[in-house]
This record gives sequence, C-alpha cells and structure tokens, in this order.
Amino acid sequence: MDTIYALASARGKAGVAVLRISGPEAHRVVEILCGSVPPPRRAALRQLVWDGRVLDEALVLVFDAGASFTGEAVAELQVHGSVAVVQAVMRALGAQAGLRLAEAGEFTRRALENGCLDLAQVEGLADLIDSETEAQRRQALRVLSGAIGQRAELWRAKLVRAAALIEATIDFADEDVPVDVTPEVLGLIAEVEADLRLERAGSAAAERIRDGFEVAIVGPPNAGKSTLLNSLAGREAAITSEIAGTTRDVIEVRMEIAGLAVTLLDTAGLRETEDKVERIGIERAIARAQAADLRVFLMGDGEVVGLSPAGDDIVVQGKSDLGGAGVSGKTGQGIAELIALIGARLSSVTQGAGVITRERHRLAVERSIGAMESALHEIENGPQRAEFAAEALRRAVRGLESLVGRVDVENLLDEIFSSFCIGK
Ligand SMILES: Nc1nc2c(ncn2[C@@H]2O[C@H](COP(=O)(O)OP(=O)(O)OP(=O)(O)O)[C@@H](O)[C@H]2O)c(=O)[nH]1
Ligand SMILES: [K+]
Ligand SMILES: [Mg+2]
Repeated sequence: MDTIYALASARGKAGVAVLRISGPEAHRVVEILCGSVPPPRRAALRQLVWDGRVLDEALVLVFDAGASFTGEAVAELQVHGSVAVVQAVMRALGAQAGLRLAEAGEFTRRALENGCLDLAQVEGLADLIDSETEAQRRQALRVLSGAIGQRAELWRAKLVRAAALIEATIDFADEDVPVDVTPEVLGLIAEVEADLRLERAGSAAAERIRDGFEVAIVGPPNAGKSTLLNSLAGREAAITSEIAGTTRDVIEVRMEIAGLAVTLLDTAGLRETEDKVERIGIERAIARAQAADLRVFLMGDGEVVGLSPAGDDIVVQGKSDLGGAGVSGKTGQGIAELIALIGARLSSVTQGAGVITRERHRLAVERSIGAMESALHEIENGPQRAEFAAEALRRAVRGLESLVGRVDVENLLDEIFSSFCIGK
C-alpha cells in the first residue's frame, strides 16, 4: 500500500495549512522531517527540516493505524498557511521514498475500504464538506455519524429473522409445522415496511435540503417581480424597466432562507402577447414555475394568465409603497415578512425528512419495499411458496445492505468519489 499525502486544507493564503499523510510510511516521514515522532494524538511543535533547510515550524499530530480517519497510520502537519511554505513542505514530502500525492477522495476511500466509514457515511462526509446552509450541515452530520447504517441494521435484522423463520418451515414442509410462524413474519415485515414507506415519503424533503429549493416569482408584467428579486438578492441581478415584458429569460439567484438553500427565479410577466420572443419567455416562466417547489404570485394591475396559485403558494400585492398592503421591492416594505413566510412554507416541507438523503438511497428503499411486497404475496399463496417468500426477503435485505455499501459497491465508488477534491 502506497503512503499518500496531500494538502487537506484549502489552497491559498491562510493562517494555517494542514498537510495529511496516510499509510505505512507516515510516521517514518515525520521522524525524517521532524527528528522524532510525537506520541499519538498529542500535538507537538517541531521544526520541519529537509535538505539541511528549516522549512517551517509546525504543529505535528500522528495517529496510529486503527485509530485514525483512514484506518492507517496518519500524520498531520499544521504549517503556516503560506503558498511558499506549503510548496516547500509538499516538495519535501514528494522526495520521500514510498510517498505519492493522493488522488481526489483517496483518504476517504481508504477510510471506506478499512471499514472506518460505510458508504452512506462517505456520502454524508461529501455533503458536509459541500454544505452551505444550516439545514444541510445538520443533515449531513447526521448521515456522517452513521444514522442510515444504524436504521438499516435494525431493519435488516428484522427481515433476516423473518426469512429465517420462513426457511425453518421449509424443513417441515411434509410434516405439521410445530408453530405457525406466519403472524410473527407478517409483523416483522409490516414494521419494516412502515418505516421504509415513511423514509420514502420523507426523501423528497431530505433531497430538497441537500440540493436546495426553487421558489419562482410570477405575476403580470410590470408588477415589480424583477425589482423584488433584486431587493431579495441584495444586488441588481435582473434588468428592471417601466416597459411591460422586460424579463424574458428565467433569472436565478441563490440565497439562504430560514437556513435552507433556495434558488429564487425571476420570470417573464404572464400575459397574452403577439411578440414571439416574449411568448417563449412566458412558456419558460410557466414551465419553471410549475416545476418549482413554491410560487410567489406578485400581483399588479393586470390579470395573471396561464398559471394560478395552488396549495402553499404565496399571493401578495406589489408596489405597496403606492398604497395598500403587500410588498415593495422599491422601498423594502414587507420584504422581511415575505422572506419569513417563504421560510415558513419551505420549513414545513422539511419536517418530513427522514434519514435518507439521496436518490440512490430512495432507489434502494424502493427496491426493498418492492421485494417485501413480493414476499407478502408469496406468503399469502401458502406454505408451498415459502422458498420464494424467503428469497424475496433476502432481496429486500440486499436492498438495505446496498444503502451502506455492503453490496453493489464497486460501480458506485467512482461516481461518489468524483465529487471529492484532493486532500479529502
Ligand atoms: N413604486 C414602485 N414601483 C416599482 C416597484 N417595483 C417595481 N417598480 C417599478 O415598476 C416598473 C416595473 O418593474 P419591474 O421590476 O421591471 O417589473 P417586472 O414585474 O419584472 O416586469 P416584467 O419583467 O416586464 O414582467 C419599473 O419601472 C419599476 O421601477 C415598487 O415596489 N414600487
Ligand atoms: K418591466
Ligand atoms: Mg421583470
């Protein structure tokens, strides 16, 4: 196994930069550069010396194999975060026999291979590193801490027991079965199925927390939609003018509302029009607004054509500075209340989120539910189908195992690690 090294902190000027080394040579390299190896998990100040030159004064931390992030012997060098220091230390590391630069995600990959993290935890780690909002951070941390694996293990144990009970009856096929196991089997399947259905129902909310919500501002031309977007964004993202039909393309602005990642969409004013280009803009507006998670109808003088509010959609009068209740993108009146309302609507969606956060998880859960339904069907068909019922339950178990990467893992790894950068 190669010993790998990389800059683990971000590139560029900083107070401190962290270089990480993992593999069999990690501690020996520390000895070469620092003169001695500090006791594990105890930070020690050392001069880094290579080629007769002092490179920097570093805080050195080592971890023993079996007690580190990767599961291998690890060393971390906290150096002064200058481009020149990092370069000099990287050069010194590159000159050591048996060391090579880590590939993107390679530290985490080793953690997975050594059983320090399961596949879902690796995904949680990737999400945590990418997290930009409070809700993303909380959710990613829950996944990183192993929440999916813990739940999956409970479900798995129940289904394995159900399959074992059924298999036990197969051996008695020709005789009277000593006890009827069907009630217990059905109970176990029902418990797991109920949990998985809840997870599936909450997966859309969890995926929204991860990927963000879309909120579309719609309404008649000249209602002040673009002015409102600019006010919410705090910058001139969209062109505004007194000419009705100014906005044609959908303008996107990313922001955080109530701790959630939100993409606000400014859209073309909705009306009947002879103008070919404006009509294309209106079609886009309607399509994007329909696909969005929430719509804010900003009302003006004209009627809204082609789209009407539904469900949680917000309807609010614009240009409230000219009189009446509502919001004004021009003066900021009512904007805080509008943001609070959007936040409340989106937060109510996130309440249903369970532990699964990705399409991959949802598909695995759906596979398991499907297999459990086949099992129930086979059980209904009587004891002569017991073998098939047990096989269906084993398929359900495999679905749960794929959640944490116990099966079907190889083809997923490249995809998952492609989102990691070097040093992670
Ligand atoms: N008094 C007042 N005028 C506003 C307000 N918001 C926008 N306006 C004015 O109304 C006109 C239209 O504003 P826009 O933001 O371009 O309206 P829009 O809804 O994006 O228009 P389209 O993109 O053409 O559909 C401009 O002249 C704005 O200055 C407001 O809150 N109060
Ligand atoms: K306009
Ligand atoms: Mg506009």
